[in-house]
Amino acid sequence: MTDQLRIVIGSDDAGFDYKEILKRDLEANPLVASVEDVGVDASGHTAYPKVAIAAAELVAAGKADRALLFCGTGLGVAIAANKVAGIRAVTAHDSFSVERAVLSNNAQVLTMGQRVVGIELARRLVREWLTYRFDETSASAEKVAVLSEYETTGSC
Ligand SMILES: O=C(CO)[C@H](O)COP(=O)(O)O
Repeated sequence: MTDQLRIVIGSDDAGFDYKEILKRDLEANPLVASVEDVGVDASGHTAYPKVAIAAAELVAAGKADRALLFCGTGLGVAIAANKVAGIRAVTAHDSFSVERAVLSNNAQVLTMGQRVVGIELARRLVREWLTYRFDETSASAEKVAVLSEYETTGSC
């Protein structure tokens, strides 16, 4: 079986409903080892950067393998997560992009917009996302390494 993943999940108030649904899906998925919810809760009005950065910091620290984040569009949480060193966060609402986010970009963070994508498509895309693993020996790995080089040295 493919290795299980430790997932951190989060949203702002605009993505809360999808977060709750996807959290239940993840908890029932055999490819998932654990699910950590960084908020918001039902009464939450935390600005999207706060939850996105909290989730991304857990991934960057090695305490989670991936993060799944929701806001209205998926865009704000991606921008915020990408502020954390070492994080590659992408917004994707189609099957091919979700696949390439992992296999080409080694993105650890997937974001979606509750106001953009239907819930059943979102659920299907997350199920697919869980099956992909980045191949460190692939041709894509040296391209991803350029990102890390820029982050650590300031040039590439
Ligand atoms: O989608 C969002 C940020 O990208 C967020 O859920 C809503 O942000 P707002 O349009 O600034 O209220």
